Amino acid sequence: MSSNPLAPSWLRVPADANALPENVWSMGASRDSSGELVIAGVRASDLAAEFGTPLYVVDEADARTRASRIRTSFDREFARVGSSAKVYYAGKAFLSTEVARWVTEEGLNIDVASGGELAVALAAGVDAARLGLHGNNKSLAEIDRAVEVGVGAIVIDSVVEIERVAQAAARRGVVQRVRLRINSGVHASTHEYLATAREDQKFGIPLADAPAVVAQIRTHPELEFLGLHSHIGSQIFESDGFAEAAHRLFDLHARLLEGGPVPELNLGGGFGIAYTSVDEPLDVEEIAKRFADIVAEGAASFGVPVPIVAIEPGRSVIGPSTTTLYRVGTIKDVEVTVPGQPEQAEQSSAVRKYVSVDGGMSDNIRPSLYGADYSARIASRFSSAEPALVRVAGKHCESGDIVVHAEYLPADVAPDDLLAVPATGAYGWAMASNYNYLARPPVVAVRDGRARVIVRGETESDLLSRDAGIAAAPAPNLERE
Ligand SMILES: Cc1ncc(COP(=O)(O)O)c(C=O)c1O
Ligand SMILES: N[C@@H](CCCC[NH3+])C(=O)O
Repeated sequence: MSSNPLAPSWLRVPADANALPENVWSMGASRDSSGELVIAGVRASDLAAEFGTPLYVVDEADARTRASRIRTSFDREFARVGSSAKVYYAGKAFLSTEVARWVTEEGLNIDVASGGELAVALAAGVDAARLGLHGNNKSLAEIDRAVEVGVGAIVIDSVVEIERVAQAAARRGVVQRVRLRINSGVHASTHEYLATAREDQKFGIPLADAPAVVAQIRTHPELEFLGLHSHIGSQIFESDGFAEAAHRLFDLHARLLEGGPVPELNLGGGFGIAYTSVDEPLDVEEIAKRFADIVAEGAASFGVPVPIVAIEPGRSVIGPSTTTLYRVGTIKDVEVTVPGQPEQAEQSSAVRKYVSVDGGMSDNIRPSLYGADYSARIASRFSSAEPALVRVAGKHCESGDIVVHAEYLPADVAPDDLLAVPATGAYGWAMASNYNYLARPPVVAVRDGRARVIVRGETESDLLSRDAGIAAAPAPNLERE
């Protein structure tokens, strides 16, 4: 079959529109003998029947395996260069008490970016010494609580925070470990909104100001300076940006060693994952090897010891583990004009099939916010129909409410089919909203043929419960179907 002229140039017509490319789907995803999608031994139709749709399905073994592979790869590679590594899971990608337990059991620490994320990690029973606190505008209450519970490190993001953290520590009579976030000015090759180290943005301290800021930190006996922090962005496929940031930081790191200890260097997170079959992220073992080489070479070139390196991956731990299940509601074949090519005088038209599902930008804002690409498959059955170009749309009152911009699905995709969108574990549920008063879907973990809710879905009562104008007697609860 030839490609639809409306398809983006990167999208290929699949040989089999039922296939589950290994780079995109969670490790436990396969099709059973009837052709239905099964994740960690649980059939998609059983999940939809028990928990409804939309539904986030997390393959627990996949998340745990990725967490432990990152840790063991970094441990091995940094031992090779005579140092060690600390891996923090970036909880902003998706945090629940269950996930906090999985990652800490696999040997990771957790990076939290707000008092709310801190509360979840503490509720999970995570030792506060294994937590790091981020944020460009932490409230006094957040700082105070972090110091009170004994958070392992607070990442100072602006000068004014030095006094705030020092005072909180002084009030409690403790010494608080801190890092200093640097804006290295490195332009990571990713979406503009995902890059966090360009000069013109809100995070961190410019490199040039850092020596004076660290000197100020060092004047406070209540603060212990652990080292510099850099996070250049997210969904990054190349290691060049990390190398450049590390190089810029090393120069400073080496100079700071003249004024006192600088035991650690935090290079942040941001490792990319595959959302579609054409995405080719670096393997974690390769990332660990390159990081160790970059840091060892940096240390050698400045004649300083190899520091302990901290990293903060979120997406690459949890992203690929999760599949969102939707139910198809309506389908429309829309005839679209294809702009004429220079050599073709005439315009032509082609059909784009709009497949609308029962969720959308409220459970995954990334396609609308970043233009992020995803892929999809019919989950409830195998189909031998020819592939057709589809756009999976949500049900919101917004034309930009797209779930998958472009994908080839079997042309007989029909209302009531279950549709599965893989790689939705990072920044899906975490950035979900109640737009149009849609209830946020539940999150279910699957493992060894069993499914259990790890975050319950919202009900209509939840949606109405905060409206102060609703009388004490609750409205009838038209729960999710
Ligand atoms: C400071 C910091 N650390 C870690 C992360 C995690 O990034 P990712 O989920 O891309 O690994 C982020 C998000 O971009 C971040 O802002
Ligand atoms: N939320 C973003 C990444 C930024 C995350 C934190 N700095 C995403 O969905 O890709």
